[in-house]
Amino acid sequence: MTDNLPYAKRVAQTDWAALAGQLNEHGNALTGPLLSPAECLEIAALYEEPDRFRTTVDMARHRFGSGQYRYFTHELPGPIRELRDEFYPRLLPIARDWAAKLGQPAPWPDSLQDWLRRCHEAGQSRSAQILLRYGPGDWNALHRDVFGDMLFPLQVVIGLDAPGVDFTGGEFLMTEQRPRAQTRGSAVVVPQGHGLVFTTRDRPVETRRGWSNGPMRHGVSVVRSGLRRTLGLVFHDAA
Ligand SMILES: O=C(O)CCC(=O)C(=O)O
Ligand SMILES: [Fe+2]
Repeated sequence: MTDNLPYAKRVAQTDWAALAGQLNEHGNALTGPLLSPAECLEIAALYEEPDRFRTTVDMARHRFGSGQYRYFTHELPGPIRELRDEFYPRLLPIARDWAAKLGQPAPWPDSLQDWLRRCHEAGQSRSAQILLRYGPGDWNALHRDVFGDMLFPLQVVIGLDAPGVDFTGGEFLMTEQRPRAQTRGSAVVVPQGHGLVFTTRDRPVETRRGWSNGPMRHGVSVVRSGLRRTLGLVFHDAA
């Protein structure tokens, strides 16, 4: 069980070499368990504490799909802050490898705090960590969480409800545009308490001519029944 383990251990339990392999192949990859079901419900329940959030977004109003999410303030609850801190150094070598393959700059320092300071100096100073909730008929349109030039290329979503038990439908979706070919789609069922690491904007795709840029988008298929709640961790801040 995950319950009594420090967050560093929980994140370390994932086979990171295997995860990087999956990410390189599909642009997304599941972690092992990070939160117990009880911890998932505690985090999901924070949704009802308005002081923890800076904004609520009604997705239908913005034509982002249907459902609701809330952006945390910078005062992140302990478990969320710790998980994000533990993910960053694990994702960093993958981000740097991708940038090298694509011949792009890799502006990310070793420390998440230093990187966030740079985001803030560049005008991206608002927290981008979110709690989402989808009821029957809700969905999340295919999109990218890019808020400006300061971009970390990987992010994480953690499932807080149990698929097939608490809700049906609501698969995590990704599309990948391929050079001179039609778009490839993938769907992932995110287990309760597990994380899905995925591409924020684009990733290196191997072609006969070497590495090329594979633009990716993500979203969520229609929830058919029940309640699907998730926690979204992004490693750059919002404008
Ligand atoms: O609810 C989900 O699975 C995905 C939410 C999302 O768009 C995100 O975490 O960036
Ligand atoms: Fe997103």
